[in-house]
Amino acid sequence: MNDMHTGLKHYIDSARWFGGKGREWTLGEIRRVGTLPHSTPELTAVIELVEISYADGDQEHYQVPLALYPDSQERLEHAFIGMLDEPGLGEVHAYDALHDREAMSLWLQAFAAAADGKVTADDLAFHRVAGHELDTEAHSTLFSGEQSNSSVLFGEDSLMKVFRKVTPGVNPDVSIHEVLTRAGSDHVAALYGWLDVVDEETDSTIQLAMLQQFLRTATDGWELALASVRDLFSEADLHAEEVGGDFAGEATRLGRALAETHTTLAEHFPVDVLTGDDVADLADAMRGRLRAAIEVVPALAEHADALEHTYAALAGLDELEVQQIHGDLHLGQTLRTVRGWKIVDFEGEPAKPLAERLLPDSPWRDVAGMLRSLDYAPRAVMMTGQAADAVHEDTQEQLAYRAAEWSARNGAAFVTAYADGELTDAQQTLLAAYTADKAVYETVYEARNRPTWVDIPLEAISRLADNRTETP
Ligand SMILES: Nc1ncnc2c1ncn2[C@@H]1O[C@H](COP(=O)(O)OP(=O)(O)O)[C@@H](O)[C@H]1O
Ligand SMILES: O=P(O)(O)O[C@H]1O[C@H](CO)[C@@H](O[C@H]2O[C@H](CO)[C@@H](O)[C@H](O)[C@H]2O)[C@H](O)[C@H]1O
Repeated sequence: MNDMHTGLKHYIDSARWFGGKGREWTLGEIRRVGTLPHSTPELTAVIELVEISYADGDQEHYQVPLALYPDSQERLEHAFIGMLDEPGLGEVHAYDALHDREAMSLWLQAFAAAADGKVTADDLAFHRVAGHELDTEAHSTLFSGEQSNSSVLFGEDSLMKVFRKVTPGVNPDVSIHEVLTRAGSDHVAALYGWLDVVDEETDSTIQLAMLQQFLRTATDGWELALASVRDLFSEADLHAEEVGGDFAGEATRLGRALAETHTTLAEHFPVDVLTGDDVADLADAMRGRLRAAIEVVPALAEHADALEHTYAALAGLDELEVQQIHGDLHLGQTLRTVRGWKIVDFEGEPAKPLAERLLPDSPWRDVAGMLRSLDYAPRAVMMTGQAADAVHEDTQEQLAYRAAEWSARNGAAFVTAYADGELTDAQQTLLAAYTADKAVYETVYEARNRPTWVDIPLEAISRLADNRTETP
């Protein structure tokens, strides 16, 4: 039978949330950061932080909540990690606690006990935001999506996101949800609470999990957009506004929802105005990302001059406003509910350090992210062959025409609603630069994750470049 160390190594390596796959790594210290209140010798729920050391010297910490049982639990066989010698209990069977309803019930009870304040156990602190009474009888179900964190649903009442890769400091997902919830925003799932621990080693707080409103009627924005594209492609001789499933109304509502969210964020987080060298630095950072991307995707090089014009126009702006934004916005981060659009996952770009993700940035980065997503949707349908049975004799050329039309129609609806009218010249410059920057990032993302999709952002960059050469 597996000892804990071997078991954990194997478990982490095969976990969807582990971001170190393909790199050489060793498992270092396994540190107990807390035991859940009301644990008993029959079931002890604990939280471990495990240290991962990579061959190149990088280190990361991952959270692994465990359910410890004196006897083997047949119902949890799929979540077995290893045997552990537990002081006072002897040899116990350790399971991934997120798969275990009994252990998850202890987590939920701890949040409930915090009422509208805070309850502590060891160094763990469960915090609650006033305004919602938790359904403590609710059974837990682990979400099975493609996620970098793990989410557990409690009945139809609340959803708990357990952060897997953890770093000391404030997680923007918690802090932004807290601010937007207290401000009464209509465009996020309300925050019910969060769990953190004071890390003795660094004497700083590590945020471990957040509990939020479960949006029962939600449909993923990306799936909704794909369905609209499929409707259009099934009648490829008709225009987008003539077929069922037109997305323009949704794109308009999404634009308004983002504008309102930015306004609320600007009211509660610092706003700054960048001028001179600071604006030039932004453009330089984009140039740097382009240079790095060309190393990975050499086909980008032929568009470098055109992109340089776009970045130079950004550098020429007198000033630009920065504030707290989402930072990683695309249709997959939006949910359409019966009460309108909600935006999820305010964690920012996972690759960036936490402190950097809380820095003010231009809201046009979010607008560009969504615009890129509206460009992706029809091309993804074509790429994955989802249009195949619908189109029969329609040529790829016809579909490509319809794809461009869908993106242009919905992109325009979204941006016009966001800006509440036509864009100023400065706004157009900002949007062009951030859209180019995002598309450059996407070429690298696709080359590394879905190489057959790399043409989607490459073609977009080529179109951006053509537009630049056509404009005097
Ligand atoms: N409050 C919610 N209610 C219902 N579903 C949600 C909620 N929040 C997120 N989801 C679903 O869970 C998925 C993953 O959530 P997300 O916050 O993006 O997690 P991760 O940080 O792991 O990417 C989302 O794409 C969405 O479909
Ligand atoms: O969801 P994440 O925050 O992990 O974002 C990464 O993965 C996204 C894909 O899931 C990727 O988004 C790109 O593909 C989407 C379609 O699958 C499209 O809607 C986005 O516009 C496009 O950027 C994202 O870039 C990456 O950071």
